[in-house]
Amino acid sequence: MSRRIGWTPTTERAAATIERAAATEEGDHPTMKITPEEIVRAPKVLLHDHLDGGLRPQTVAELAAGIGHELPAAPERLGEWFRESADSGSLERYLETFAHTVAVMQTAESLTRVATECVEDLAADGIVYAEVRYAPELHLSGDLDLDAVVRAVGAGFAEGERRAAQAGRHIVVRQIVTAMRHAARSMEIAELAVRYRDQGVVGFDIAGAEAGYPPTRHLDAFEYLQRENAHFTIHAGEGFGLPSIWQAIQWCGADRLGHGVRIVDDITHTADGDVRLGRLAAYVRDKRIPLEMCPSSNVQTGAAPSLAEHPAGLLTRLRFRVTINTDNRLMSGTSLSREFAGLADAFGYELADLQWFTLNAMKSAFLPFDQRLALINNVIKPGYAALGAERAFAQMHQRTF
Ligand SMILES: O=c1[nH]cnc2c1ncn2[C@H]1C[C@H](O)[C@@H](CO)O1
Ligand SMILES: [Zn+2]
Repeated sequence: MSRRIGWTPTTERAAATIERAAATEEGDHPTMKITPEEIVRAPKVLLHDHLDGGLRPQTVAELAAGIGHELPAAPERLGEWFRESADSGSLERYLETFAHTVAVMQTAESLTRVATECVEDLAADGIVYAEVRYAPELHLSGDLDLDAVVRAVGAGFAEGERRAAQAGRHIVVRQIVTAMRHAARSMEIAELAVRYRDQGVVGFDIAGAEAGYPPTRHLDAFEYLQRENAHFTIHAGEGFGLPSIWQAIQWCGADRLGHGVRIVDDITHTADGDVRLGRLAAYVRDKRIPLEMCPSSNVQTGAAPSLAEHPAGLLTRLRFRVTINTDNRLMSGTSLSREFAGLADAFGYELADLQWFTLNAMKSAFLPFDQRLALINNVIKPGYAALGAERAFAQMHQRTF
């Protein structure tokens, strides 16, 4: 029998307001709306971000000029061009924009530069731990082989961490190597992930067009990774529905789901306001399978109708293990803080919710357990406690004057 929780978007918001009001009366929970500045300052964790989807527009322009690659827009209009072109309502058309980023990432120098800047940008956004993914097989048009690609990106991440620390921002960044689901190199990429597991690569992923390319095409790679006790996530439930999610989890053994938004197709609202979870949705929630949700990207590809109607709202309310991510910062013109600000507007999320998403993400990271725990206890919890204390004082001052 399903539990009666009577969820609708309106009751969701009303319930949150009542809970907040009650908490304030008890005096234990400040209720000021979280500001964009506070969101940036809050320690955050990012599990799903593509290296080739996060370049600075200026860097794309400079690298393209250096190799004579023709771009579709002038440097000052490039960011807008990526956003508008990716805003297509289709995953396949969204992915076409990557031709121009991948084209300028074919040398060790360019990969290292892009990786360094990526870390600097994430650190400036208040991210303390990130797993950044890319497909090594897409960077072989120059002189590089797969190993050289991983080393060039690793060098950039290390340099970015060093520069961020110099600027007073501490961040840890690890690689996830992706295989393209339409191609046939997943076994090689899985072997690459295992080869570099002690040199900054924490996991494996498959990406690219989902419809027509089920994850089971790469079963040998997933079975190999399982034998090696290695971690992997699978883009599933974005451009295709429940069968893709089911295969990713039950057949391939994914640790996490990239997006997974379509899991809501297995959740029904009854006429009297009940919410019923189908077997697959219940399994995902019971097993605490992390969902790497990327709200802006999902709206652009048509996987979600709008930010306000994004399934993250319902899934959070139902206490799935939701994490919030950027996917492609360039194509969406976004940052993790912007994603959170959009969700805070849509669903009334506060500092405590931001901490919940962040702890979900840190618990779900592919980093070893002791390192996850250290970040939770020494960085994330103290960071939120300090912000919470500031807010409490600010609220008292507001009452006094
Ligand atoms: O959201 C996505 N879904 C599927 N594939 C994606 C998504 N974002 C980026 N990619 C693809 C395009 C990139 O070239 C590749 C590796 O990062 O992954
Ligand atoms: Zn993605």
